[in-house]
Amino acid sequence: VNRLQTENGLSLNEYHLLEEIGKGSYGVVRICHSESDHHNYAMKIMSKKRIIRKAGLMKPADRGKKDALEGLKREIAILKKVDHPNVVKLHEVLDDPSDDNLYLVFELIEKGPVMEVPTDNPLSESDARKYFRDIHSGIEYLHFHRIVHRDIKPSNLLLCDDGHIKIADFGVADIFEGEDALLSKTAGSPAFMAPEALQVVSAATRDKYSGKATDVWAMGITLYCFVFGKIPFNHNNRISLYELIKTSELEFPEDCQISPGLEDLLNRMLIKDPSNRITIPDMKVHKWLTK
Ligand SMILES: COc1ccc(C(=O)/C=C\Nc2cc(OC)c(C(=O)O)cc2Cl)cc1
Repeated sequence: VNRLQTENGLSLNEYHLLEEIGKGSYGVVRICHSESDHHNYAMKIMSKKRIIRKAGLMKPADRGKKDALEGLKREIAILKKVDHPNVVKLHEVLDDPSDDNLYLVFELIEKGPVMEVPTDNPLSESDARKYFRDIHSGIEYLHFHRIVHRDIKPSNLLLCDDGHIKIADFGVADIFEGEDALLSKTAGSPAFMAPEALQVVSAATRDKYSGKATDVWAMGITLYCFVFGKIPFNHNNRISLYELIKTSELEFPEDCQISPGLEDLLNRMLIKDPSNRITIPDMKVHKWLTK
């Protein structure tokens, strides 16, 4: 990777870095312009040291099993493998051993995250349905290819100029063997975590739970955010948030009427017991999605 710092900014190989458009625990995302094809891309910049340090904070068991850079290599392997209209496309990886940063160059999804949460301007039911169909199609594809995303939420759902959604951020995704991922440690964003992932278990009887069903739960929380502009279970204290997710009834705001079909779908996606929760195949024939 040849870095060039000039008075009009930083260039990496043929990419000229422009403004920051995303930020998270992973690092930052900046728009970059390619001098070779004159297209703009989204460049995700991650510090290898920080990733290793973050892993260092993990429980020894996890650190042994998945060393951090292994996790990064897994994310890149997943990104190189996936090819679907509703999944973000990796264009190039720039990894310079002498540079602490790792650069993932993605196609630029022009409009960015589909919505901010909380918001006073939630989506209409028809927009929510249009976007949810894309999410369902992307997740169906990932599950078919034995990938669970594990961090579905509005900020990871990017909106293209053509009005379609692409799923991004495979930072905590997992590839599984066989029929379903059998997960034990939690991942993703607290407010979108499924109840079964929050069971307090002793180290000995660590119950494993289905990865596919946790993606369905997070899709349910996301759809709730789409139409109500806020998350259904909320608390500033994380332990209290977990109790709410595990025990409190799903409630719909009085002032925001939704159709019976949507209410039914939300109720089925947010069933606390994963064995009773609606599945990705069942959703395909749900009346709200086939309208
Ligand atoms: C206002 O206009 C905007 C246009 C595009 C963006 C944007 O792209 C943001 C994040 N992007 C990404 C993040 C990812 O992870 C966290 C991954 C991944 O690792 O899969 C891929 C992408 Cl692209 C933001 C604002």
